[in-house]
This record gives sequence, C-alpha cells and structure tokens, in this order.
Amino acid sequence: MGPPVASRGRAATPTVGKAMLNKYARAFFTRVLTPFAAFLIRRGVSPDTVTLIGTAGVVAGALVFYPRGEFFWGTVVITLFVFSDLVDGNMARQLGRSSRWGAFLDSTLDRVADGAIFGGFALWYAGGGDDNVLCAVSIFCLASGQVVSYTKARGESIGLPVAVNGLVERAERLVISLVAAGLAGLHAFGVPGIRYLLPVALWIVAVGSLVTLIQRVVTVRRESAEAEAGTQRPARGSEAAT
Ligand SMILES: CCCCCCCC/C=C\CCCCCCCC(=O)OC[C@H](COP(=O)(O)O[C@@H]1[C@H](O)[C@H](OP(=O)(O)O)[C@@H](O)[C@H](O)[C@H]1O)OC(=O)CCCCCCC/C=C\CCCCCCCC
Ligand SMILES: Nc1ccn([C@@H]2O[C@H](COP(=O)(O)O)[C@@H](O)[C@H]2O)c(=O)n1
Ligand SMILES: [Mg+2]
Ligand SMILES: [Mg+2]
Repeated sequence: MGPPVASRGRAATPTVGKAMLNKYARAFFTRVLTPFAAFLIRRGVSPDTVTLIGTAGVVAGALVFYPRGEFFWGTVVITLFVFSDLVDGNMARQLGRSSRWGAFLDSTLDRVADGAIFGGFALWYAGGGDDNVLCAVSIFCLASGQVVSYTKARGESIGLPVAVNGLVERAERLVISLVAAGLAGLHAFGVPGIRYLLPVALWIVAVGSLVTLIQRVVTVRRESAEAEAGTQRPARGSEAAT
C-alpha cells in the first residue's frame, strides 16, 4: 500500500468533478475573507484557535436554539461562526503553515459541527416539533453526512484518489439546511407558509447524501479494482518464463 494520496488535505483534492459550491463559491469567499484572515494574523490569532472557536460557536448555536425551535436565531449564530471554516485554512495558507495536524483538526471538527446542526434538528422534532418522521430524516442526514465524509477519508487513507466529490458535499449540505432553517425561522415573526422549507430541505439533503454516498462507494470500488489489477498484473515476460 502506497502512502496516502491526499495526506495534505486540499492540495491533493482532485479538481475534476468538484461540486458547484466548492468550485465557484470557495473562490469568491476566499477573496472576501482574505483581508479578515490577514487581520486575525496581525492580531496574533492562530488558525487552530479560529478552528476551535468557530466549531464551538456552531455547536452552541445549533444546540441552544434548534432544539427549542428557534431556527432564525440559531441560524444567525451558526452563520456568524461557520465561515471560520474558510478563514482558518486561509490563515494557514497566508502563513505558509498548512499542516497535516491542521487538516486533521479542521476535518474532525467539521464532523462535530455537522453533528450538532443535524442533531439540533432531530432534538426539535423529537420534542416540541413532535414529528417522528422528520426526526428520523434529521438523524439520517446526520449519519449519512458523516459516512459520506468517511468514504473519502478512508479511501484516501488506503492510497486511492477517490476522484469524485459527488452531488451533495458538505458545503451543499450546510447551505441547503441553513438557508431553509433561517427562512423557516421567520415563521416566528409572522411570515406565513414558510416553515415547511425546513422539512423540504431535510428531505433534499437526505436523498442527496444517499446519492453522494453511492457515487463515492462506486468510485472507490472501481479505483480499488483498478489498483488491484495494476499490482497483480504479471510482470512483462514473466508468463514466458513459467
Ligand atoms: C432573512 C433570513 C435570514 C436567514 C438567516 C441567515 C441565513 C444564512 C444562511 C445560510 C448560510 C450558510 C452558510 C454556509 C457556509 C458554509 C461554509 C463552509 O464552511 O463550508 C465548508 C465547506 C467544506 O470545507 P472543508 O474543505 O474544510 O471540509 C471538508 C469537507 O467537510 C469534506 O466533507 P465532504 O464534502 O466530503 O462531505 C471532508 O471530506 C473533508 O475532510 C473536509 O476537509 O467549504 C466549502 O466547500 C467552500 C465553499 C463554501 C461555500 C459557501 C457558500 C455560502 C453561500 C451562501 C451563503 C449566504 C446565503 C445567504 C442566504 C440568506 C437567505 C435568507
Ligand atoms: N487550523 C487549521 C485549519 C486548516 N488548515 C489547513 O487548511 C486546509 C483546509 O482549508 P479550508 O479552506 O477548507 O479551511 C487544511 O487541509 C489544512 O491544510 C490548517 O493548517 N490549520
Ligand atoms: Mg477550514
Ligand atoms: Mg473544514
């Protein structure tokens, strides 16, 4: 087994097949957030500090507000902190200090933040939201999102490129859910007919995550078969010798 293909995180991510947001929105937000990242660097803040505080803010916003059905304020708090996930890497790159540890910390805490967001939805539907089906859909979104990310991490750890990102990456999962939750939260301010956006978004994320999971598993199976065939193919001329 060779060394992990993508052990340094984003630099090794294949550019083909990137999902739309990661392809286009990331470049835009990089331009917008670079001055802020530079400001934090000048103030002596480290990328790891931004990663940790950003995750803590997302977790707090999700678990304080969502289980009570306060979707507007929960989404406002989460949105304030979630962009730290783009700022930390930006700071590391400006400092020339992108590291394996940073990639590990970033990805690991992404999973924590996602767990809190979809866990917050599940807690609402298990309690005051009183909807077992939507509670189950929220749990499915939580679990499938984690597994989707795991497929890439595990595939790369066994030396495969995993050259597919799939239909619904993390950025899509977050944008679809958070935009819908923020808008659904306006129901509390008297905006009619809007609270159904969150259930619709959760179903979209659930189905999209399942499709993405299948895309990634199929890719890893193909790449794995190609890699095995490559290593098991007899050396040239060895057939004649036996
Ligand atoms: C009047 C109504 C008011 C409503 C209140 C406010 C609403 C605000 C609504 C939404 C805001 C959504 C913001 C979401 C921003 C997400 C940014 C982000 O952090 O994305 C993370 C993503 C991935 O980062 P990484 O590369 O660090 O992570 C990798 C990833 O997790 C992999 O997982 P996988 O994809 O495989 O499942 C792991 O495998 C890997 O380990 C890990 O490293 O970053 C990006 O992809 C970059 C693109 C970001 C795009 C952001 C787009 C934001 C678009 C719109 C926001 C504003 C919309 C406002 C609408 C308001 C509507 C009312
Ligand atoms: N504390 C951190 C966080 C991130 N990195 C590096 O940035 C990459 C992720 O970039 P994002 O734009 O998606 O945040 C990650 O793979 C690391 O290389 C870091 O070094 N320290
Ligand atoms: Mg990050
Ligand atoms: Mg991240």
